[in-house]
Parts: sequence; structure tokens; C-alpha cells
Amino acid sequence: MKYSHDVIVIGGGAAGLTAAGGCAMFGLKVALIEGNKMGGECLNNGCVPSKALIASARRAAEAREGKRAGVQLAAPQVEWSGVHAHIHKAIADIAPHDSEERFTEMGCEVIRDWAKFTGKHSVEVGGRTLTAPRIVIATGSAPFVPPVDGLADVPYLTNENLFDLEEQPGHLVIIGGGVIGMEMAQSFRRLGSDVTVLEPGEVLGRDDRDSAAIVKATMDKEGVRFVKGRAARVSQGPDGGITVSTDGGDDVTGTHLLIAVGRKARTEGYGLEKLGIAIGRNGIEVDERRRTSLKHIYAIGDCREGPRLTHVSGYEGSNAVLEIALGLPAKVDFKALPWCTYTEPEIAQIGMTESEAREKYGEKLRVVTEGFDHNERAIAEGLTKGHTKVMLKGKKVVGASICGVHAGELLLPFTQMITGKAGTFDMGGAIVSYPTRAEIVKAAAFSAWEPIVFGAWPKRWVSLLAKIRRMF
Ligand SMILES: Cc1cc2nc3c(=O)[nH]c(=O)nc-3n(C[C@H](O)[C@H](O)[C@H](O)COP(=O)(O)OP(=O)(O)OC[C@H]3O[C@@H](n4cnc5c(N)ncnc54)[C@H](O)[C@@H]3O)c2cc1C
Ligand SMILES: NC(=O)c1ccc[n+]([C@@H]2O[C@H](COP(=O)([O-])OP(=O)(O)OC[C@H]3O[C@@H](n4cnc5c(N)ncnc54)[C@H](O)[C@@H]3O)[C@@H](O)[C@H]2O)c1
Repeated sequence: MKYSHDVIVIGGGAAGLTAAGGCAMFGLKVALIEGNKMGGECLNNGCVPSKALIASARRAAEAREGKRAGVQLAAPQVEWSGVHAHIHKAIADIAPHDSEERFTEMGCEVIRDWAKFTGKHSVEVGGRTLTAPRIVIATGSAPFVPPVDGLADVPYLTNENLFDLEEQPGHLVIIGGGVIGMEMAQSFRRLGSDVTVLEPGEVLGRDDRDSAAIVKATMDKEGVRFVKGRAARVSQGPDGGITVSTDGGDDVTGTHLLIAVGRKARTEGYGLEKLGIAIGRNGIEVDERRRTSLKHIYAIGDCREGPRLTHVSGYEGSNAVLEIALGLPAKVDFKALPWCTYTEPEIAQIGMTESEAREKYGEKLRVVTEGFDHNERAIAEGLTKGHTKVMLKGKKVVGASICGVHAGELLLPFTQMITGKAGTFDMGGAIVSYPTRAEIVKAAAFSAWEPIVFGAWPKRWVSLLAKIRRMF
């Protein structure tokens, strides 16, 4: 059969860029399709702007802090236009890395339009029909907007418009005390807004309970208000104030409303239904190799069911390269999956949390805890809040939770302990939490192997495999 490409990748976020870039570097003919901004959510309205905002907020908090280490800083003067400019400079500085130009240079044909499936091997985009033996869906997710009475009639923010705010909220009401809700609540509070978080369950529900309690206590002290309850009704008063009423009978009124109650996978509007690809509760159904119910079509990153994190999207993109370019079955392995919540103090997790490990191993679980109050660098710096907890079954590490300054940077040795793999090749392929400075270790290890991985012999094999695929 005559195909226009070896692989079509739909979506130019972390998942699609990794898959497309890797396949192109092996010499495959790749079509990379992006209907919106290159870089997807992480760059444009997720990780990058949120971490830039957190950085501004941290400077304000440090300045507001009492004298420490013998030094009193001047009171902070927050200028929202400066914060806004800092956020958008961070996006602009990283954008070339994810750009059309860079991926074209890597060998991809980059098409900036919306794709639609027209058959099992064909995709229509910009008036053209592209065909390929393998297709990768990497269409991401969108903020889930819950069916709350009255919500459609009031202005509200999600991560898609939060970072474009031209004015600082006077009082930000946040529906959802998950990771977005908590990172943003602390940041806006530190920058001087009043903030109320509405959460029916435990805040930071997927994180280690002891670590989440330390963060919650810190935010209580900083003046974030927490209301226990589920948003049941929303209305806007004549003065523009937005009132959220909870199922517990509380009313909270603010100037701005942020919805942060999770994600909805993008599975509609581009022809998946017609192809008969199986869709699960919240995402495309995939096997461990990220193949959909049509085995030559892969779904990676936020659009499928599973963890939604940039480094997971990148990891699944790399696995798709192994599958498609080299023909190697690449099952996902999340036993050393790291993640980090960028509050202050930071919470970092890898593998099982204590409660997950207790449920699985019961009495056989051993938990070892070390406090930063015994860590001499922390003592010298006067920043001793937090701990490191290691979950062990026998001598084997099954998980670790760290809470404290730069917690996310401390996870790498646990990656090696959990996987039992410590060579440069393993580090080059490890899942490292995004965004951390520790990623530079993985980058250096990968650079050491890059000339071999993308060398002449692997490329010859990739080319032969591609020729065979094109025959059928
Ligand atoms: C506020 C916020 C903060 C976050 N912070 C972190 C963090 O600190 N660390 C972390 O690991 N994760 C974080 N995340 C999660 C992270 O952003 C996502 O997991 C990641 O960006 C998903 O990447 P993706 O490539 O799977 O999807 P996306 O980045 O959403 O990319 C999908 C792309 O596909 C395109 N597309 C969709 N349909 C079509 C079509 N039919 N045709 C053409 N193009 C199409 C879209 O336009 C989009 O650009 C955060 C998320 C949010 C919202
Ligand atoms: N640091 C990071 O890695 C990072 C940062 C931000 C976002 N993310 C990604 O983005 C995803 C989405 O984040 P999120 O915070 O939107 O989701 P989340 O799943 O982390 O939290 C959603 C929260 O909303 C609450 N909720 C649900 N319905 C509600 C209602 N009607 N009223 C009040 N509360 C309600 C839930 O109980 C839950 O605690 C995360 O799961 C993660 O994958 C990651």
C-alpha cells in the first residue's frame, strides 16, 4: 500500500512532540499535526506559566517573612503587570524548544491545523489526506467543568485563561483543592489576593497525608481560607461578586472564580467514534503498550486513561518511538513514577505512598522517616520543615515521600533504588519529575548515548522495518 508517511502524530504537546521528534531522528517520514499552539498545555497554560507564577509568589513570601539568618528584606511590592510579564517571558523563552521550526529541522513535516480521522490509516488535515501504517493520538485533555447550577451564567477561570488575567484578583475563590487548586491558592495569596478554596474531601488527596498536612498548615498560616464542601450553585451579584454555595450550606463570595476539579480527555470531534476506537471513563482505552483497540493506532499522554503529567507524556512518547521506529514492544512501567506538587514546602512522591503501600503489604511494610530538623544543611539554612519517608518491603524500596525545600530534586536516587538500575543508559531513559533541575542529569546521561542510539545501525534497521510496514 502507498502511504504518504511512516507515522502521523496528532497533537504537538509533550507527548506528540516526543513521539514525532524521536521517530524523525530515526529517519522516519513523520507528519506532526497541531491545531493550536505548539507545546500544548504544559508550555502555554499548564506547567510553565504556573511554575513562573509560583516563582513570583515565592519572592513575595520571602520578602514578607520575618528576619531570617540575620537579614530582614524590605516588604514586597507586587506589580501584577510585572508578574504577568514574567509568566509570558518564561513561555516565550521555552517556546523555541517546542517550535515548528525546531521540529521541521528534526525532519518532521509540521502541519498547523486540526486533524480528523477519515479511515483506519487516514487523517484529513488542511484539505489534504495523509496516510500511514502507524498513527499516534496525543490530543491531550481540557479542564473538566463540573455541572454546577448557574456556572454557565457567570464568568469563570480555568487554567486556559488564568494566566492571561490583566488584573490581580481581589478575592479568588477556587473550586477544587487538588494540585492546581493548592498551587494556585498559595501563589495568589502570597501575591496579596484573598483566597478561598472549596474542597469536599482532603486537600491534595493523592499526596502523602503527612506531607499534605504540613502544606495545609503552612497555607492556613499564610491566610488561605479553606471551606469543606462541594460547589453546588454559583451566582453573580449586581456588583459583579461571584457567590459559590456549597452542598453544606456555606456561601463564599469573591471577585474571581477558578475551576480546578480535574481534567477531561480530548476524545471527541476528530472521528474516533466512527473508527470504533474504544473510549473508557475518561480517555481513550489503551493497553500497557499504549495501543488502542485498533493496534496500529497508539494513544499517549493526557488523552488516554492514566496519570496526567508532562514527564509521563514524554515517557509514553519515547515508548511510542521504540514501538514504531524500532518495533520493540514497550510496556509502561510506573513502579518508579515520580511527581511533585510545587507548593511551599514542596511535596515529592515516587512509587507508592505510605497508604498505598500499607494497603498492599500490610504488616510487612516498614516505613523509615527522617526529619529535615536533623539535616545539617537544612539547619544551617534555618529551613527545617518537612521529612523524607521511605517505604520498604524487606530491603526493597517500594516508594518514597519527601516534603521540604526542593523536595522534587531529591527523588532521583529513589528512581535507582526502586528500579535497581543505575547505569547512564538507564538514567537516560528514566522517568524524571517535570519541571525539576534534576532533569539535567537525565539529559546529560541521554546525551552520552545519543550518537549510539541514533547511529547508523539502528537507522538501517528502522529503515528496513519501515519499508516492510509500507508493503502492507
Ligand atoms: C495548571 C497546570 C499545571 C500543570 N503543572 C504540571 C507540572 O508541574 N508537572 C507536570 O508533570 N504536569 C503538569 N501539568 C500537566 C501537564 O500539563 C499535562 O500532563 C501535559 O501537558 C499533557 O501533555 P500532552 O502532550 O499529553 O497533551 P497536551 O499538552 O494537551 O497536547 C495536546 C495537543 O493536541 C492538540 N490537538 C488536540 N486535538 C487535535 C486535533 N484534532 N488536531 C490537531 N491537534 C490537536 C491540542 O491543541 C494540544 O496542543 C499541569 C497541568 C495544568 C493544567
Ligand atoms: N505539579 C503537578 O504535577 C501538577 C500541577 C497542576 C496540575 N497537574 C495535573 O493536572 C491535573 C488536574 O489538576 P486538578 O487540580 O484540576 O485536579 P485534581 O484531580 O488534582 O483535584 C481536583 C479536586 O477537585 C475536587 N472537586 C471535584 N468536584 C468538586 C466540586 N464540585 N466542588 C469542590 N471541589 C471539587 C476533588 O475532590 C479534588 O480534590 C492533575 O491531576 C495533574 O495530573 C499536575
